[in-house]
Amino acid sequence: MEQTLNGRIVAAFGRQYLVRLADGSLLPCLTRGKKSDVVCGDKVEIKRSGDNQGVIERTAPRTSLLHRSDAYRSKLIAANVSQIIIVVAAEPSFSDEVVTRCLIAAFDQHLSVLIVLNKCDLPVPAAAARLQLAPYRAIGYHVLELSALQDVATLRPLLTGHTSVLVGQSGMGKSTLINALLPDAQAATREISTVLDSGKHTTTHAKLYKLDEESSLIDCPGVQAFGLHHLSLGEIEQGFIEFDKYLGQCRFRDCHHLHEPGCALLEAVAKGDINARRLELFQQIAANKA
Ligand SMILES: Nc1nc2c(ncn2[C@@H]2O[C@H](COP(=O)(O)OP(=O)(O)OP(=O)(O)O)[C@@H](O)[C@H]2O)c(=O)[nH]1
Ligand SMILES: [Zn+2]
Repeated sequence: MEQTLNGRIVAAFGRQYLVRLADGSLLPCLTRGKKSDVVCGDKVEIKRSGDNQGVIERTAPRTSLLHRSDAYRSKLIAANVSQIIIVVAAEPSFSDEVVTRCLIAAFDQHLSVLIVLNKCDLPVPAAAARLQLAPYRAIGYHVLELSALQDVATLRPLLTGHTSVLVGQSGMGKSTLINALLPDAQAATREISTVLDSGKHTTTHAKLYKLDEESSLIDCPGVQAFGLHHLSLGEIEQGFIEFDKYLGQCRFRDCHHLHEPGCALLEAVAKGDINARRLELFQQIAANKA
């Protein structure tokens, strides 16, 4: 009987998947039938079906699954991620709403979080960005300042043992960061494109790079709009980790924390215990989850 092999999905294009096998080789694989709920980061069992082709027989249970969704469709982003690294930069300016949406998704999937403030070689805009991130530091998030153009040594140890997904808006320096961490990244990307025979298309999809035996990095373009339609209002509330001790304390059980009397969150903002911008972001995201 033909042997099954273990591997991990490193890229996907349509129904074609690229699997890295235990020996490091890359094999294009298809799923059986119309099934296509496989995503970058998935751990799979495959069988060879031809010289340079395989079939995915099984997907291992996932430890986490990131998706984004609007009212109409849901899109898988990556599986088996243990850490999300949110890349923002001193310039151009970044959206704290996008950051917050990533944090909500991270909380929902029990992921470690690291916020990287890039381009700190630019002192004036870096100071402004640092200020914008202050509320996030204050509630316990780890913000690492660096310059991807100069040195990424402080980031390296924080990747060990993790499958980290890098997310960030365009222009934050995500590619520069990946190239600094993985000098072979461009070659690896070319190899993925060649094997999948999809040319530049793969660049719009997530890609998994291996850092060492226990650590991987997933580059995941296009999370400008991190739709959270698949999460309930309660799950979104919980993603604002500093709201925790106030939840359930409002006068009305179905309080929307907008202008209801006896709202524990509004009171906490008035007292300065919760940052006003954070409550505003909650109201914004709750009103428009997608
Ligand atoms: N000053 C400075 N510029 C940087 C740094 N990192 C990246 N840049 C510049 O910022 C610009 C955007 O960097 P990219 O790495 O292409 O950004 P990206 O996030 O991958 O953007 P997309 O490709 O649009 O997704 C480039 O001109 C980089 O040279 C840094 O640490 N300091
Ligand atoms: Zn309330």
